[in-house]
Amino acid sequence: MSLTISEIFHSIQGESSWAGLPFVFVRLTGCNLRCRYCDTRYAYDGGQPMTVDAILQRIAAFGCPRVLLTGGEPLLQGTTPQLAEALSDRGYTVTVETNGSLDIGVLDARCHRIMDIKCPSSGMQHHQRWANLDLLAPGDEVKFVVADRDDFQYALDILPRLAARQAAERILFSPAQGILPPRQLADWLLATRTEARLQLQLHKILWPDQDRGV
Ligand SMILES: C[S@@+](CC[C@H](N)C(=O)[O-])C[C@H]1O[C@@H](n2cnc3c(N)ncnc32)[C@H](O)[C@@H]1O
Ligand SMILES: Nc1nc2[nH]cc(C(=O)O)c2c(=O)[nH]1
Ligand code: SF4
Ligand SMILES: [Mg+2]
Repeated sequence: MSLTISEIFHSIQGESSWAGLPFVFVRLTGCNLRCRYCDTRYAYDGGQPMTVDAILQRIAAFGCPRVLLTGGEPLLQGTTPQLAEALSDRGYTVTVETNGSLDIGVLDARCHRIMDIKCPSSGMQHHQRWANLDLLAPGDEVKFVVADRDDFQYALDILPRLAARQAAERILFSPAQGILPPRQLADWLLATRTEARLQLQLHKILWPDQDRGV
């Protein structure tokens, strides 16, 4: 069983409630969506086939107990759940960034799923698989990337559907990088008394001149 891999690297987690911790990043090739603001277009195609065993070996070499499976869209490849399970079996903390359009139930219950709800400015809002909301567990996170006030209002309107399941610290609002000034989103969150976490992309602050491998 193999997967098509765009890159594997060691860095500081820049997103989610795990931000700031060292992680190994496994970026899978291919995505079924095309968000207007996507910062990872290089992962849409290309990459190298790797077996699960070869990926496990590469990850082990970094000596880091946390792994993020991302992409592209990690759930597009049928072997991703197997990789997540193999990592969990070996004691890794496994997190998965997913775009919300595919069934998150295929992942091992030990995984922490970080699921986007795509807002209108992404152009991809109609791809949302709403049944995923019923699958969310307390260790999962939901994320809105916000590019303008319409996106912010769209996210606010969805919040009541999450409140019963997701604690505020696991509901993420992230400004679309280079489009919405982070301070604008901070002001909106405070003014509306929104119970959620503002999330900035730490790796873009740390390495502004590098667009991959960090
Ligand atoms: C590159 S995606 C890969 C995983 C999956 N395809 C998804 O969209 O969740 C990882 C995260 O980066 C976010 N992202 C992509 N481009 C961004 C940008 N310009 N500003 C802020 N976040 C961005 C996505 O919304 C997603 O939460
Ligand atoms: N440092 C770092 N943290 C990240 N968290 C999520 C990422 C992603 O591209 O999914 C990412 C990334 O690309 N780099
Ligand atoms: S779903 Fe993720 S990888 Fe795919 S286009 Fe959107 S942000 Fe980029
Ligand atoms: Mg990224």
